[in-house]
Amino acid sequence: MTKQTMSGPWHSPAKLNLFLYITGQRANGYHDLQTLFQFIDCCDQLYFTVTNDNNISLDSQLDFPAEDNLIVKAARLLQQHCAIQQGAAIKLDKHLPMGGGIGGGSSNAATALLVLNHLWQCNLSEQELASLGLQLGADVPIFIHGHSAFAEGVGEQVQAVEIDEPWYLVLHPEVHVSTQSVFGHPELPRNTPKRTWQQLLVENWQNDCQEIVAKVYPEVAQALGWLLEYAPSRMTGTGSCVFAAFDTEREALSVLNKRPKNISGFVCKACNQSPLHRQLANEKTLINTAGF
Ligand SMILES: C[C@@](CO)(OP(=O)(O)O)[C@H](O)COP(=O)(O)OP(=O)(O)OC[C@H]1O[C@@H](n2ccc(N)nc2=O)[C@H](O)[C@@H]1O
Ligand SMILES: Nc1ncnc2c1ncn2[C@@H]1O[C@H](COP(=O)(O)OP(=O)(O)O)[C@@H](O)[C@H]1O
Repeated sequence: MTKQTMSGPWHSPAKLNLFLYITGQRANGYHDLQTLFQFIDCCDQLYFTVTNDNNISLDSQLDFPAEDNLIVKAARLLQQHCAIQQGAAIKLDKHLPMGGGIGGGSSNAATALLVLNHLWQCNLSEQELASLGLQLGADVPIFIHGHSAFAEGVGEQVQAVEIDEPWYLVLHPEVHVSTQSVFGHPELPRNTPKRTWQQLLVENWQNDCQEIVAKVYPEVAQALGWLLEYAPSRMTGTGSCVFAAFDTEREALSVLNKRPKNISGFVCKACNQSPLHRQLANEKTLINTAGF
C-alpha cells in the first residue's frame, strides 16, 4: 500500500456577529435574522490524510464522540453526496472556545468540506458546498463563502460586504451558552423591524440575544459590564463571548491585560477574507471566489 501524505495545517477561523437582529420566527421554529459576520484571525487547525478505504476518522482533544463532531458529519456528507470511494484521517487542533458564539464548530465543518472537496477532487462549486453545509448548521455557508457578509433568513441569504478591519478584544466568560436554549427563551425579542443594509450600516449595532443571555448568565453580564468601561461592547451570536473594537493591537492588549482574573480573553485582527480562503487561493483550488 502506498504511504499517504498529510495535508495541513488548514485554518478554521472564528467569526464575530457585529450585529444580530431577530426579525421573525418561521413555522418550523427557526428564527429569521439580520446579522453581520466578520472573520477574525484566531483559528483552529485541521490536518487531513486521504485514505484508500472509505473510513472517516477524527483525532481531537474533545471529550465527545467523533461521530457527533461536525467535522466527521461534514466529511461523510460530502463523501456520500459525491460517491467518493476514498476516506480521510483527520486531526483537529482546537484553540477556539466552544459554545462562545464565535462559530468554531461551523467553521470546522466548512474547512472539512472545502479541503476535502479539493483533496478528493469532488469539484463542487462554492454554492454547492454552501448548500451541503446548510444541512449541518445555519452558519456553515458563511464559512464556505469566506468573506465578511450581511446575512438574512437563517443565514442562507448572504451578501459579501467590505467593512473596517479593526483589532478586537474578545472576552470569553467560562460558560457554555446553548444556541437552542437562547432561541427557545420566551422573553427573546423576535420582532425587530427589518431594515436595509444601508440603514443598518449607519446605526449603533446591537444584538437582540444579549439582554436575555446576560440575565441568565451573570458571567456574561460581568464581562460585558467590565468591557463597557473601556469601549462600546457587544455579545457575538448567542454568546457567551463579548467583544470591543480598537484601532490598534496595542490598545486592545493593554485593556486585555487589565481584565479580571476569572475571565479569559484574546486579541485578534478582523479580516474580511477568511484566512482559510487566503490559503485556498494560494493553492488555486477555489472554483468561485467572486461576490457570491
Ligand atoms: C444565531 C447564530 C449567529 O451566528 O448563533 P451562534 O450559534 O453563532 O451563537 C447562528 O446563526 C446559529 O447557527 P448554528 O449554531 O449553526 O445553529 P444551528 O445548529 O443551525 O441551530 C441550533 C438551534 O438554534 C435554533 N435556531 C438557530 C438558528 C436560527 N436562525 N433560528 C433558530 O431558532 C434552532 O432551535 C436550532 O435547533
Ligand atoms: N468541531 C467542533 N468544534 C466545536 N464544537 C463542535 C464541533 N462539532 C460539534 N460541536 C458541538 O457544537 C457545539 C457548539 O460549538 P461552537 O460552534 O464552538 O459554538 P458556537 O455555535 O456557540 O460558536 C459544541 O458544544 C459541540 O457540542
